[in-house]
Amino acid sequence: MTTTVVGFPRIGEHRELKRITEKYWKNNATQTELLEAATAIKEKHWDIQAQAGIDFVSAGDFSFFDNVLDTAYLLNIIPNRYRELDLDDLDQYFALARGYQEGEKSVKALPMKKWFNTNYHYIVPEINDTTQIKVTGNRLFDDVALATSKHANVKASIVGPFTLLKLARYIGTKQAADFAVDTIAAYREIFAKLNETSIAWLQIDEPALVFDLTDEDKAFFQDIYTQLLAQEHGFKVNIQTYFGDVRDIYSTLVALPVEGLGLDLLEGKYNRALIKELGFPNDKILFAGVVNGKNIWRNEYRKTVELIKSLPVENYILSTSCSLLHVPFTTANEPNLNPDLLQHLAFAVQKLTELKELDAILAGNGDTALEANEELFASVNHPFDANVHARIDQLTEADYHRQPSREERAKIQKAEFNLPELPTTTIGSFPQTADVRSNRAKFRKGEITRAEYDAFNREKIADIVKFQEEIGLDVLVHGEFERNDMVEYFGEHLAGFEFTKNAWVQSYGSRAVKPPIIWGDVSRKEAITVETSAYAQSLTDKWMKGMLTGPVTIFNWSFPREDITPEESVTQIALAIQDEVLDLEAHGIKIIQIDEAALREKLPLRKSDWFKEYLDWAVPAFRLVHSKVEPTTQIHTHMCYSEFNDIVKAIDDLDADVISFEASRSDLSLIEDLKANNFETEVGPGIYDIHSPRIPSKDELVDIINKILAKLPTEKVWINPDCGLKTRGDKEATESLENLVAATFEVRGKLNGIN
Ligand SMILES: Nc1nc2c(c(=O)[nH]1)N[C@@H](CNc1ccc(C(=O)N[C@@H](CCC(=O)N[C@@H](CCC(=O)N[C@@H](CCC(=O)O)C(=O)O)C(=O)O)C(=O)O)cc1)CN2
Ligand code: MET
Ligand SMILES: [Zn+2]
Repeated sequence: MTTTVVGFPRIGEHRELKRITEKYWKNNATQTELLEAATAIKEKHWDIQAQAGIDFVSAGDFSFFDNVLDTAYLLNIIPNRYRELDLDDLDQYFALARGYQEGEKSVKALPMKKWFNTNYHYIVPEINDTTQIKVTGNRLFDDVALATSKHANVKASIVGPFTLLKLARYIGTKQAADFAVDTIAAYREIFAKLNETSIAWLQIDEPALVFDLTDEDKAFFQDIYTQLLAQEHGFKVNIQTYFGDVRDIYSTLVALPVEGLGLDLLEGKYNRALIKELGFPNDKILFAGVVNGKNIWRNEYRKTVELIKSLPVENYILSTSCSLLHVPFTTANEPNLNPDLLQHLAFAVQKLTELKELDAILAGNGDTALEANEELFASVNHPFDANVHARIDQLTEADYHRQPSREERAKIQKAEFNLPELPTTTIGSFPQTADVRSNRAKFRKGEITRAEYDAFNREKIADIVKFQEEIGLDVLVHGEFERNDMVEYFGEHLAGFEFTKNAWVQSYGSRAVKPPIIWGDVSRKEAITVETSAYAQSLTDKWMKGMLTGPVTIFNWSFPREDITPEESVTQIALAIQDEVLDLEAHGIKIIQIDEAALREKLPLRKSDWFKEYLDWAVPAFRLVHSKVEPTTQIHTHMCYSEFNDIVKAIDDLDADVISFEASRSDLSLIEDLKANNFETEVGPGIYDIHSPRIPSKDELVDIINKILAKLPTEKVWINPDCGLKTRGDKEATESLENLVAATFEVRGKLNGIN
């Protein structure tokens, strides 16, 4: 048997890629320095794989920003407004990803969306009627050439034509099928170019096959691949899927003239049944996704071996369930972690060893590894808290329902808050500038005291409150300067969570997160935000919005334990956050935002699973958090990057008073769905994209507000950016907000007949 991985993390063991890329963006590093750093990272990662004994090292999984964008770029899917900027290759690429603003030139970034059910985001390729799909890029071929010059056995990977065309956005009249001919020709050319190299395998990533597929999708897939595979190729081809099962297309897949099929046997549990019931051809190799690419727990060898042996498959390559992009680099950089927990962890590097050990065990010479692993699994010991369990046992239906109804509350709250029409607010965070980060870094290293750390943040809060008052925002925030991350920070104040020092996972572009680990039963150890919010409120006569992260998001953006159900974990977290909500209310905070940024993210990929597997417990968990507040307390929530067109009713069911969400990078199509579904919650559709450094003009914001008001009743609309401002610089944040307020004043004036 042999081994490989679907993909390896690419930001670098110490986030080297992030650091050099951000320097390059700030003109503090040259393009040569950036390219050299990238080469060093790729070479190091191939060496790590080879040294761990992995048989086929992975090329093509590196990216300066995102793999989907790389593929679009390779295939000339570059809208003209970016070409007109007249930039060099790499800067044009970054312009698509981040937008561009220089003198007169100003172009928005392409939209960014959640990559399936992960916290990774891809750039959505934009295709219009004049897009000419053909091979124009070189980066893939250069990477493959470099890999094959260093390693004998190389597997290259690329996003497949079906997934690319499925995920792209079509802004003209032509649709995916209209681009099939050119796309097939382009991939045939990729085949031809790769044929000149010595790669052993080409992995074509087709994760879009795990969605619900229509007959049309299936025919489209088959048509593309029948033509593509007719192209001569000396390498073997593996069609790789992940994040779910391929129930709609399995028979087609096993009949294709490819040498390999990559199936996720963990998240795609049903793939096991497909193989057992429908068989697996002896002339194909199963890339068996048995080492989890999403969780951080050690693999239980006995179970994996049983799984492999239970399948009627002749030929295997042992692999990961998906790319290791979604896990941190190595546990070796976590010397201070609770040793009881540490022994149960496997990050990317450790997962390579697991593949090798499993390979040995299956070959009959891994007894020592198997025994050690069995011993480890005999001793899992999650911290238990009887109080937490008792509290959950006592919950009744009433705990999940806030009184009175939202309609009643809206009247009470209009009188209570006396806000102007189209109230303006922000999503919570203000720029986490170098001074904010370095203050925290100093505190972490013990260079300053807790009091000094807090004093600095208080000054920041005072400044930002003053700024918001000056520019005329209506509902203020304290700026979230005290938070390293909206999930990690809450985890740090909750019992049951553990933290890493270096376990970074890429979220988008140069940005990464360090998800906390849920290891024991969860409860609130202490008040979390009360002092900060109360202090901020004391500085102003305007309303101060308290800012919390909701239970579903804390759960989804942590590494969850797997010995209890997600429902149980989320309920534990919900009760902890409920304590905080009531504490905030008791301390005079009357507007409380409970962020559920990640609610949409883990919505099952198949519609049939949406309610039973997820929404039926995720929505109640949110209600549990706020059900006990007074009618005069206004509950806000926030969601980002959400395509929730199909779950509008479920969002209303959260029973929040106000919701803000992302709507600006994409079109405003969601607003139509809100209207069509008689959405009841008051809404703040984000009017500009905070993930790009570009500053929106007042006129452009007036235009967007008017578009929103054309669809939604004025009394239900709030005006805000589409997410928190933490990733922005001070200048961008300040000017954008000034324009936001100015635009709102202008529209309000017009509404009231003043010009
Ligand atoms: N968990 C999570 N998921 C999310 C989001 C989110 O906010 N959180 N937002 C959406 C978009 N995704 C995002 C993901 C990351 C970041 C982000 O800003 N990440 C920061 C890190 C944030 C952080 O943890 N900061 C820490 C550590 C910062 C750091 O790097 N410190 C330096 C030292 C700095 C110094 O000495 O001055 C170091 O460790 O080397 C802190 O502030 O304390 C980054 O990549 O740069 C933003 C959005 C969706 N998913
Ligand atoms: N309150 C959070 C912030 O403003 C919400 C972010 S959603 C990723 O940063
Ligand atoms: Zn957000």
